[in-house]
Amino acid sequence: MTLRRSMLFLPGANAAMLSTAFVYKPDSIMFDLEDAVSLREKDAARLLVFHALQNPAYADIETVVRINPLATPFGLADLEAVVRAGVDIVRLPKTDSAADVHELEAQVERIERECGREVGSTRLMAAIESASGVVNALAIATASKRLVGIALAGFDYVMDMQTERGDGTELFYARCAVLHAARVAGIDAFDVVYSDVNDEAGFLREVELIRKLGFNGKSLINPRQIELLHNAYAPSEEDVDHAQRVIAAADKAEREGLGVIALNGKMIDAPIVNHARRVLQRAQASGVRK
Ligand SMILES: CC(=O)SCCNC(=O)CCNC(=O)[C@H](O)C(C)(C)COP(=O)(O)OP(=O)(O)OC[C@H]1O[C@@H](n2cnc3c(N)ncnc32)[C@H](O)[C@@H]1OP(=O)(O)O
Ligand SMILES: O=C([O-])CC(=O)C(=O)O
Ligand SMILES: [Mg+2]
Repeated sequence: MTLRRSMLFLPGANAAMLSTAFVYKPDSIMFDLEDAVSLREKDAARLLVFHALQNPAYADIETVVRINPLATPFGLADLEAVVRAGVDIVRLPKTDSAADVHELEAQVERIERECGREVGSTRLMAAIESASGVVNALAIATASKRLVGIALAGFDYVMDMQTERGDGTELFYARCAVLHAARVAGIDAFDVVYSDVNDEAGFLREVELIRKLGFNGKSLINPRQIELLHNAYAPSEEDVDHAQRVIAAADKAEREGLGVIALNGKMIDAPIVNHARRVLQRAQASGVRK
């Protein structure tokens, strides 16, 4: 089970953060070359990220780079650098259609051939940041076998929708659309950045909502958000206890040749048993909630 709960953004031009970010142990680390980097620093950031990707300290952590869109003067140079440096995943921002993914994939394949990297080894993620992207979410999610996930990017999305970030009402349709597209495609779904790094309670409320909806995780901007997210995503001791009892009851029913059974007055059938198995798998991979 590949856990991708936390994807920590950091500005590609920030040399100090680039040299230490692995210590925070997010599931994936995302070096940004796009909106967190000023126009003046685009070239310097690309070079810093090129070297960071080859730092042995990042060998055991999944690396993601958010490149600039290919239609900008920086996008292709970013892609050339990060594929050659052996990035695990390229995140394409502002993905509006499947054609954007096809264009990215063709360039990645060309660069892999040119630099001798195994064709297909560079994985992709698409960030959806507009009404077009949300309407085309299924076509985007199924546009390439290289895609490991799609992410909703809330700040650009609410601008496109002529609204603003609030209690989540403004993201409700987009979250559901992105999540359904990801599940049909069999890939991961990532929720938006929570920008107030000092508002722990607000962050946890948002995490609880997206966990219940079914997101795999969230893009983060600060190391303090990692442990909060991982803990909220870990099953509680009661969840684990209940899952073990469900599986024991189901095993007993099978031995006795019974179909549907009840545990403490609640029906146990195949989807409930499958859910219990997922809870135990998750507890094994992530530990139990503190
Ligand atoms: C809409 C979008 O496009 S969002 C995506 C792009 N945005 C980003 O990449 C922003 C990333 N985050 C940041 O730059 C910062 O966390 C900020 C500006 C939001 C807050 O900065 P601060 O108030 O300085 O954070 P804080 O006080 O918690 O920092 C504590 C330590 O964590 C480090 N840190 C903070 N954020 C990060 C990060 N994202 N990655 C790695 N290290 C970080 C700081 O350098 C500091 O280290 P130090 O103690 O060794 O000096
Ligand atoms: O991609 C992200 O998660 C952040 C982002 O650009 C946005 O919210 O516009
Ligand atoms: Mg954005």
